[in-house]
Amino acid sequence: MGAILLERDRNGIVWFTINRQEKRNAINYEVMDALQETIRMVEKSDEVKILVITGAGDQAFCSGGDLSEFHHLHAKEEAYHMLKKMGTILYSLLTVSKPTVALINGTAVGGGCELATACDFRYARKGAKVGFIQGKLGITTGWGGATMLFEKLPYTRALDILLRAEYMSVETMYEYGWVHSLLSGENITEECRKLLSPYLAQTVSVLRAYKRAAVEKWKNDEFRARFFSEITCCSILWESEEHEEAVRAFLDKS
Ligand SMILES: CC[C@H](C(=O)O)C(=O)SCCNC(=O)CCNC(=O)[C@H](O)C(C)(C)COP(=O)(O)OP(=O)(O)OC[C@H]1O[C@@H](n2cnc3c(N)ncnc32)[C@H](O)[C@@H]1OP(=O)(O)O
Repeated sequence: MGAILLERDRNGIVWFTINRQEKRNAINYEVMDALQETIRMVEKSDEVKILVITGAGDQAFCSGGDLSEFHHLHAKEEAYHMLKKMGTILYSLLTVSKPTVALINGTAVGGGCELATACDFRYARKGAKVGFIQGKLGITTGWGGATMLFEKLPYTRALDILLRAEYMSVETMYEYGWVHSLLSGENITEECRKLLSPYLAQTVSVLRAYKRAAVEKWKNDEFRARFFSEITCCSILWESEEHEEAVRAFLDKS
């Protein structure tokens, strides 16, 4: 089975599922390339109305970067190449001219939280956990997550989430305004469909026009400079002993 599953339903929803349960849906280069391709298709299509991104299984939405693949990146230049690749993809997700949803089916960690933050809406299964835990690894968000968080949440909420670098419940993240709907979990796909049905009643042109208006403020050099300087900062911290040690500890336990 491939690293992703892609389904286009008759209502105009594209469902992108990270299909790497054995690694808690960690993101590797194969997932990155597939996500980039899907965002391009969604942008160009006159039939697609909404993009939903989720994870396979019920344990994890996404566990962030694939540490078994990325642990061999040591120098900041090597790290920057990978971080910039995924950062550029998340920037295109942030600014795609169709509504996007992160359907958080389970734990979201590190870059998995950044992926979800790049989406317009976050619907989460009750009881799931969210961890912007990069700080605990001696790095900061490396795919633009902090810049997007400061755009989408009140300043102190965003700073609190990043500084504590802890797992937080989706219920708390709902109070913080990061999660928009808490799902019972019986059938989260159907619950997601129901939440999206009012949007699906509009034409593609209307959805595209409103999304273009919404993201115009992020299509400028000043925002992009902030977004990519965050990535540079992460690449510098990537070389730290704390980060090397944290990754080693994780891989040794596996
Ligand atoms: C690249 C930078 C990026 C950024 O911020 O820009 C980041 O994402 S940094 C953060 C990277 N992610 C992590 O540190 C999360 C690591 N994973 C975990 O903490 C846990 O696996 C968790 C909480 C996601 C799930 O815990 P659970 O107990 O349910 O599962 P296991 O830990 O036993 O893991 C099962 C299996 O999956 C492998 N795994 C999980 N996460 C990753 C990962 N991110 N990369 C590679 N492999 C991962 C884990 O090694 C286990 O494999 P096994 O062979 O069965 O031992």
